[in-house]
Amino acid sequence: MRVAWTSDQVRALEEPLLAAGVPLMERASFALAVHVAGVLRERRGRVGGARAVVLAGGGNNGGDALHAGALLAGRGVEVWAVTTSARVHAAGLAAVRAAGGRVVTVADPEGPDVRRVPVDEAAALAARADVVLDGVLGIGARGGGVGGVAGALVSAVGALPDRPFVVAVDVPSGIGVDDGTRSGPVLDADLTVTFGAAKPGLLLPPAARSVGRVEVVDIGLGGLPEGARPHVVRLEVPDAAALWPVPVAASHKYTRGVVGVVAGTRSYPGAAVLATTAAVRSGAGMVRYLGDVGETVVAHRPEVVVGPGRVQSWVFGPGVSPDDAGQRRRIEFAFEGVLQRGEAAVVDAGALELLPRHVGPHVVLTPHAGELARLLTRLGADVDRAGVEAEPLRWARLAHERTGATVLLKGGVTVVAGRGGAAYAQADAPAWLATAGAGDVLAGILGALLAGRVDDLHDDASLVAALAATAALVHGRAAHRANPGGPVDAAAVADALPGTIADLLREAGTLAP
Ligand SMILES: NC(=O)C1=CN([C@@H]2O[C@H](COP(=O)(O)OP(=O)(O)OC[C@H]3O[C@@H](n4cnc5c(N)ncnc54)[C@H](O)[C@@H]3O)[C@@H](O)[C@H]2O)[C@@H](O)CC1
Ligand SMILES: [K+]
Repeated sequence: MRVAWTSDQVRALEEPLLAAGVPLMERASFALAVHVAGVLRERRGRVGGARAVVLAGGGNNGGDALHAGALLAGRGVEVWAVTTSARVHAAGLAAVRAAGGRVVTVADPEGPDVRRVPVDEAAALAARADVVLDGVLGIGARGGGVGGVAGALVSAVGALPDRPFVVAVDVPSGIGVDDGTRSGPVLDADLTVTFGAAKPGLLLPPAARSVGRVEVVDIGLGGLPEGARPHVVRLEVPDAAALWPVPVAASHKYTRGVVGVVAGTRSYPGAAVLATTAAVRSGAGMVRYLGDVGETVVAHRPEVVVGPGRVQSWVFGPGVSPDDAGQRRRIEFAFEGVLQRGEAAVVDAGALELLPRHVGPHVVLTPHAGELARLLTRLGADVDRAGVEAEPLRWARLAHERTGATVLLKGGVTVVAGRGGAAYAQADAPAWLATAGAGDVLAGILGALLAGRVDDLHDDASLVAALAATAALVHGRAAHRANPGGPVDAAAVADALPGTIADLLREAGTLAP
């Protein structure tokens, strides 16, 4: 599990350690230099003789970068430090110089011994580097991107035709560290070396697209205090495996969970096939189908039972237009069971418009950004699709607060907001998965998961968000498995589910009997 701590959480952990004289910056810069040396070795075979440019801002983030630069210079790297502020970390600057590194500035120089260079010239230095360390801004960033001459430098380096390999120090400078926003110049990284724990902006879209590979370095901050929860979490394979309902020898189809699917119409029968197939192939005990295209569904999935009966979870909405009277009636009727008997539900696509005024966290909404904007607008918020895409967690949280439901917001990085402040950001899928029908498959997977763990969700409502994140993880991994590196179709993703789930459980050592 990858957890993200906010800037305030990090500072609260750092404070007593710094007061006690614990050398946090030495640890951070040493680990950073080790990672940069690793990059150089990987890319050019050796560290000595490489050329590194260190962009250093006025805070401790710049201090980390300068100290790492000094360590690299000590290993024979030609180091150029470009400072972006009149005052920079004095000890870091002295260390770079002492190790033979050279220093220029794009800011007003403080002393006569720092040569001022135009932004273009500094960017040209970066263009000739094997690696650029971005230490302009860290968790002290005030938001809104990188300001002033530092912002001009970040933009110029980012726009170089032959972009050098960029290592972000703690975070790519300019991202919204705590909320993942990108509202001004940001230097996109190939690798981010982050200290103590990930930061929310490294996991959350849209900033998460700027971070490259993320390496978390333990600098001895310890863990969050008792009762404090990480701001954002990304589940990994062992977490998903631990959450997956695995049958035991005494299990039968009802204990394993029955999923009721109200999906598809005569105009969109495919959605019904995909959602039921995904639920069957994710290990539901039984799948029931309600709707007008039962024959088509059974032709594809003979395991599906057509017609009403007991269910533990519902999947509402794939391929359903709210003006389809039959499906609308079935969904509205089934929602009564959700509200009265506590059956879990996945509410997708057309069914989002049929959501009752207030539901519980055992109901999971699965909109994409446009659908979430429409839902929130109906609930009185002022936001459009672009607004949701700019701050996905904020709007998913608002939808959770206004509806009571757990909200899974689909996107390149899928964001989940649920009960108890639980928030997840899953980046498991290849971009190829952005294809028609993929959402129907996700809804089926989640329906099967909720049915299999319906009793547990009522004991712990925050579990629903974790299960939604698990569904996103499995969905993404199934897409990779369906056709590694190439295009995938939704049916192939559904077909890849049994193997994906078996691999997941095998990797985590929790195979069923
Ligand atoms: N406290 C410590 O001793 C440690 C801090 N660490 C490093 O220190 C960083 C935090 O350092 P700081 O708190 O000094 O803050 P930063 O270095 O992130 O940034 C503060 C500086 O940036 C300027 N600034 C803020 N927002 C700006 C904007 N939008 N555009 C342009 N300039 C802006 C401020 O005026 C200030 O000079 C961490 O990210 C980490 O890299 C690590 O070395 C671990 C130990
Ligand atoms: K940085």
